Amino acid sequence: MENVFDYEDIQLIPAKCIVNSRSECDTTTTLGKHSFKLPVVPANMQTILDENVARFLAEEGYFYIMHRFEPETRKRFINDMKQNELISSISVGVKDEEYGFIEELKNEGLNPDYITIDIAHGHSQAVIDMIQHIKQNLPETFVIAGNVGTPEAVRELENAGADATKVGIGPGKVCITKLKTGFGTGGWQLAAVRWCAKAASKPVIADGGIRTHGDIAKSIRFGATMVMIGSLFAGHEESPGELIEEEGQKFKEYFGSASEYQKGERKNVEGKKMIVPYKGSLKDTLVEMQQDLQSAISYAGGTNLDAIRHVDYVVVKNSIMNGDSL
Ligand SMILES: NC(=O)C1=CN([C@@H]2O[C@H](COP(=O)(O)OP(=O)(O)OC[C@H]3O[C@@H](n4cnc5c(N)ncnc54)[C@H](OP(=O)(O)O)[C@@H]3O)[C@@H](O)[C@H]2O)C=CC1
Ligand SMILES: Nc1nc2c(ncn2[C@@H]2O[C@H](COP(=O)(O)O)[C@@H](O)[C@H]2O)c(=O)[nH]1
Repeated sequence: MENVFDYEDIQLIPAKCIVNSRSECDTTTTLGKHSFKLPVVPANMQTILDENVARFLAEEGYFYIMHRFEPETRKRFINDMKQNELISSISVGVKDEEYGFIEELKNEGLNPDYITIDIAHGHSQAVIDMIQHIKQNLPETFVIAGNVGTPEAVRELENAGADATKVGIGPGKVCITKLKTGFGTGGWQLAAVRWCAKAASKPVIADGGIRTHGDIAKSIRFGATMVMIGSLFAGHEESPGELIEEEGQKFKEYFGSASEYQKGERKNVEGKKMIVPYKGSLKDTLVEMQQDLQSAISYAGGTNLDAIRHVDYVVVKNSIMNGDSL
């Protein structure tokens, strides 16, 4: 791999503005049969969303992926969303019982609009088999498969039938995979997104390592159709994580899906728990994200996300913060 860099190392170069107001810039993105307000999806983690957050996102026109950590609720959830004419989007694993679950969905006529196969090491026969099983039983469902970090993996999962792949092994805020195993895309996630997106013939979702709203635009520039974000969405009033008060300050917990808090045991732990400052309303963050992305589109000299895909950039190794913080 040459030209390895991360979000921190890149600045996008402005082009001549063609709008009179940033409000003219359209942040809509399309994934499968549906379009969404933002190219952003909150991470399918238990401290990031629950059914209420999922319903709010769907009602407001944002993409969501429900997590898979309360498996017994998934059929009812799909049914509820369908009855309310909202998009249904769930996650599955690859263990034996998930095969039966997919067959039950078929037999009960419960076709989710989106299924995400949510596995740490997605470049595996287990994921290929699950993609094929879903496609055989629920051919209309859009399948997102991950996580991966190489072009070979993207091609194999696409060839197996995945409609999109999710890229990111270990760049997450509560991830310790890189420390425990020595593997991953942590520290070069943006370059990995570019590497994978060049090989992809279907959408790529960049997952993990987003620390500022500008990183969303950078992901789009380097080939992502959508960006999955955990830590920036943790800590909201609506976030399911526990609220903690320390010395008059409010915080909420955010833990990894492979942490011992999620697993309930200390086995193959590759995630940790942290607390993040309380951030107020999720809606306000989504609005700010949209405004910042509209502004990015204006700097790219266009009126929609496509403009960002073509801008020039410079690599300024670890220096863009210039000593500043947000
Ligand atoms: N994006 C990322 O960087 C990472 C994300 N995660 C998140 O943590 C959660 C748990 O993930 P995961 O442990 O995969 O899910 P599961 O605990 O559901 O494991 C899925 C299956 O894959 C096997 N498995 C897991 N990791 C490996 C591996 N490295 N090699 C071979 N087999 C493996 C497991 O067996 P066994 O446990 O016996 O090995 C199990 O049979 C997911 O939500 C995932 O997204 C976790 C780590 C990294
Ligand atoms: N290695 C691990 N990665 C994890 C775990 N739980 C979630 N994740 C990944 O992190 C992103 C979110 O990243 P962020 O930087 O936006 O906070 C999430 O979508 C997963 O892919 C874990 O326990 N270990």
